[in-house]
Amino acid sequence: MTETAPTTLADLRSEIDRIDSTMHALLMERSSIIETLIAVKKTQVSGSAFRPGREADIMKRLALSHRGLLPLDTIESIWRTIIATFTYVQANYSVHADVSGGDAAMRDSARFHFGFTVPFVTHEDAQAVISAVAESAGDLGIFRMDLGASAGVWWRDLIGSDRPKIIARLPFIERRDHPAGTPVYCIAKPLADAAVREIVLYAARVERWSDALRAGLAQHLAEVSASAADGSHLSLLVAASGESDQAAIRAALAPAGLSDFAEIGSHAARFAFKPTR
Ligand SMILES: C=C(O[C@@H]1C=C(C(=O)O)C=C[C@H]1O)C(=O)O
Repeated sequence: MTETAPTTLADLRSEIDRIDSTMHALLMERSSIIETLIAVKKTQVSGSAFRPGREADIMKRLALSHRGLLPLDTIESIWRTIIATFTYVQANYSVHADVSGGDAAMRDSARFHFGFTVPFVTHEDAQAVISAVAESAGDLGIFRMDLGASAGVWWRDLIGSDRPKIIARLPFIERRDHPAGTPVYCIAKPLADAAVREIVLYAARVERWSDALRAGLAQHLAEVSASAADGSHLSLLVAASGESDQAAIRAALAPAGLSDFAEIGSHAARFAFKPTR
């Protein structure tokens, strides 16, 4: 009979040391391709290294293959820090946030999604965030989506081809009890060919609201993501499937007295995660 040696604490710790050294070496190896990546992506020309569609795909793949004792929260926050920091070293950027609705949720969201190396800059209102992003080389701005009408009609400042646009909706992985689950829209200067268009966002202004409008929008896989009074009108932030025809969405809003309609960004589709046991 062969006897197996008892596993000692020292043995287990040396196994942990081996795994840590491997993980560290792999991260350093991951970072060693950054310079080539900058050249291949022509980051210096565009000034921005963000590829939100690719980031969403990475997060989805991780969530789908995750098993074992370690909470998905931990994996998600580690990879968000890796990805955000790898983007930062390609082209430095800051994350600007409107904290008029409270600092804590925005800071949690920014730190969870961008880590601590990327600077976090607070502002008193949404306009200041949009101006800071518009004036920067490649910064990001984040907006809380769950404040309702009290947040005002910040999205109208994104209208115009040279204005910042929504490029992502965070968190990428949605689930109950997400540790940084505050839904936020992320803006950047237009990403041109790097934008992902699974969901396309529009700013619309109507004279009145009715439940029939909601049904009309739903027929074209569109919904109102935010709304607020805008003088005597109502301003809407409409989120529609990238497959939907823009003209059909306009037509669905026409009975409400649509006075203007403009695309203000796009992002990856939501990925709802249901844990399997
Ligand atoms: C590395 C890239 O740049 C950024 C960083 C990523 C990463 O670290 O995996 C992914 C997407 C980009 O936002 C890339 O475009 O692949």
